[in-house]
Amino acid sequence: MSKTVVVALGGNAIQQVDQEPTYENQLKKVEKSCQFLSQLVKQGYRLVITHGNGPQVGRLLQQNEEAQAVVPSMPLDVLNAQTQGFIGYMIEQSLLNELKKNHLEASVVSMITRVQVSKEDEEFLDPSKPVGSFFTEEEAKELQESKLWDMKKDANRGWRRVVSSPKPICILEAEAIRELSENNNIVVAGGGGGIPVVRNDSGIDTGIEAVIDKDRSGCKLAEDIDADVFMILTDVNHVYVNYGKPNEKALRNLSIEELEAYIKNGHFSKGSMGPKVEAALQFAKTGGTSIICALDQAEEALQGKTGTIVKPVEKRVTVS
Ligand SMILES: Nc1ncnc2c1ncn2[C@@H]1O[C@H](COP(=O)(O)OP(=O)(O)O)[C@@H](O)[C@H]1O
Ligand SMILES: NC(=O)OP(=O)(O)O
Repeated sequence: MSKTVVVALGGNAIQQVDQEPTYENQLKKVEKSCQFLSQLVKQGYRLVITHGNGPQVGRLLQQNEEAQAVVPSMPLDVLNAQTQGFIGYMIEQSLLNELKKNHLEASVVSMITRVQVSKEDEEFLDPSKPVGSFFTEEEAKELQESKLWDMKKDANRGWRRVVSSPKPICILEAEAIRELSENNNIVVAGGGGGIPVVRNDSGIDTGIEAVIDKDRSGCKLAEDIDADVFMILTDVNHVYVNYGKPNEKALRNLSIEELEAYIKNGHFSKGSMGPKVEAALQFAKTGGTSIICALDQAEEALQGKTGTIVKPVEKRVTVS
């Protein structure tokens, strides 16, 4: 049977950092990304695609705030839904067009996906998820004062606005996503980490303002649908230890224990590689294979030829 691969597309697959974030530029980037994804379809993998929304949801939030004197603004959970819609649309159409060019028959479906979180999550007290554009330290201070934005330094790349990012507890549409995938649909799901909702004691769900990390919810999705591989596609081909230093070393094949030791020794920064390695570790612990690599190397990484690959000791036993 075909292997099911949950692919998490990073911001770099949707938007080039050095380009203006117009719709046309983002679409061009997504079209390029879909050329690589179509190669995986050609190889016979079942794909479930998830994607980030940090830059997009931050800008949408700003648009809403700037225009609220004339048009009512929408809460952040609704803005997450909007980004799932527009990014899902770009991926769905670009991938279908690419598959057609390659004479491949497939159906692509985007699923509006809600993800349960806890309103007690400590992230609501200390937001850490960077969204929107990058700013200098001076600009960040000015925005903090004038617009009351929470601003934090994002690794070595500048300052960004931060919002709360609670941990995903449960992907509420997981069963529907699994069924669509088992019925040979390529599914785009859990975009932007999913729409965060909280459930009360009577089982009633309500949206809550936050942005979930897409690597964390991608891992949960891969777990919930029993995927064989969880693949995080970004702009570096390996995870490195001593990243950016003269003694940096690419990690290729490693065990759960080895990765755990590197995480413990603080090799991975919080706003970028940290959530990816933690999600990769978590999925490998459930018995699946995790891969972190560059988007253009996805096909080779699935063949074990490149990328950072974390393998479990024992395969997962599925109870039917
Ligand atoms: N230890 C590390 N190994 C590899 N890349 C790292 C490491 N630490 C930080 N990075 C940075 O993480 C970036 C990928 O994270 P990010 O930009 O958040 O990804 P995406 O937007 O694709 O999800 C890389 O471009 C790299 O600069
Ligand atoms: N929601 C999310 O994690 O988006 P990015 O990957 O774009 O930051």
